[in-house]
Amino acid sequence: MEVGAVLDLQPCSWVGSEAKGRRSSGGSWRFQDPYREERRSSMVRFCNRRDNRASVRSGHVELKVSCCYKKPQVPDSLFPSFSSEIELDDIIVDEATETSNESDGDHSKRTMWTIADDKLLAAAYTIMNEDSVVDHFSQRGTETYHKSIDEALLLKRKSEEVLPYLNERCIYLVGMMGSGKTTIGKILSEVLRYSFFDSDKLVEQTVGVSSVAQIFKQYSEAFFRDNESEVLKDLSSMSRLVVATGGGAVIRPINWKFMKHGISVWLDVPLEALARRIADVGTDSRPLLHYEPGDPYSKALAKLTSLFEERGEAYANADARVSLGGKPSCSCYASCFLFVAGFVLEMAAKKGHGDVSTLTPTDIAFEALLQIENYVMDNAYASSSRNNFTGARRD
Ligand SMILES: Nc1ncnc2c1ncn2[C@@H]1O[C@H](COP(=O)(O)OP(=O)(O)O)[C@@H](O)[C@H]1O
Ligand SMILES: O=C(O)C1=C[C@@H](OP(=O)(O)O)[C@@H](O)[C@H](O)C1
Repeated sequence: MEVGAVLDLQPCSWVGSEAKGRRSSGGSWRFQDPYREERRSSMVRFCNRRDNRASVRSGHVELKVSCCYKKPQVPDSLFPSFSSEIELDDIIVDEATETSNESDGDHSKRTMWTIADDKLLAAAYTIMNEDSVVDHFSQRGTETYHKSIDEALLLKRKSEEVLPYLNERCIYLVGMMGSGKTTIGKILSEVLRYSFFDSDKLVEQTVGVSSVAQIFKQYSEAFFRDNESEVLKDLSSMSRLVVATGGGAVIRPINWKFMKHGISVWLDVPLEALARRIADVGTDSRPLLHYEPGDPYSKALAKLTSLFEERGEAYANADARVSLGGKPSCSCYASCFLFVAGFVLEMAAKKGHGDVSTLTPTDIAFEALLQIENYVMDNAYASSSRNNFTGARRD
């Protein structure tokens, strides 16, 4: 599979930091902290030799590091270097450096390392410094190798852009059962370095019963809902959490009061896709679907349809919505233009966003971050306009 891989990565958090390689196959980007002031920008990008396209067949991928300085002299010691715990020759096939004076008075230096294809993972790991990246890739075939790296890097970068605006607020994922709240929640918590909680699991722990289905059977739905509200209340006093709520949490207004302490995101997935997922894993763990007649898919779809009729409006209370049905959302188009990343375009074109089954959880987590970003930016803009207005009146 060929994917475009022109990515400008500027994760602010690693500028001026020294990321430590934690695996024997890893290395680290070394940045000189005392010189942070000197550096205006720093970026890394992956591309390959021809047409800025990376291919699993090409054998080599180029990794560019560019730095822009305010001062004309850029001593080599200031430039980020690639340090590794293993033989550098093993990772880097070739190295080329160029220095130039930019028209606006900045001075830049670029180094391009050509990295052996099979070492790309080590390089990506080094930049992201995440064990999870390696786990993520090891679960996939080589065909999706580059795409996985691109997706993971974009997700990481987006999380770093959004994080400062969150002000440590929790993220609550809401949506119908099977919409991916747990799956996407875990990914979001990893990239944001938040803790992850599944409210169903917390209720099970509180009640001391091993499954939600058992709580429904042994006690009642109302008993489960009371405990669910208690759990959400406790969580609402905490920060830096991603919470996967139960699909029915939205029906109680009091729960919204708790969730409004953080940012709520609705994973809006077409019911047919939900029914397919649930039919695949069985309805045993989902007591509300348990008693419907028919084959697993039909009974899941019938019950999901009636539940959605009751709850659709409640889900719409969420601060942000990730809509995975119908037309591509605005932010998806925006991301195509913003990142000009071949794979994002490819993803949108190929998948059309009508077929949810082809969107990976990483794609969806990325979209969730975009929607959260839209929400926090809108809020920041609205509050600064309010401040300007009151400031103007005081003047
Ligand atoms: N984007 C996706 N594509 C395919 N399957 C998914 C996706 N997201 C979740 N799933 C699968 O759907 C099922 C329900 O997901 P889960 O995250 O538990 O949903 P929820 O927490 O909303 O009930 C799981 O088997 C999970 O692996
Ligand atoms: O939709 C619902 O009312 C429910 C969804 C379940 O959570 P998931 O959405 O995690 O499956 C669980 O809380 C309980 O079975 C009730």
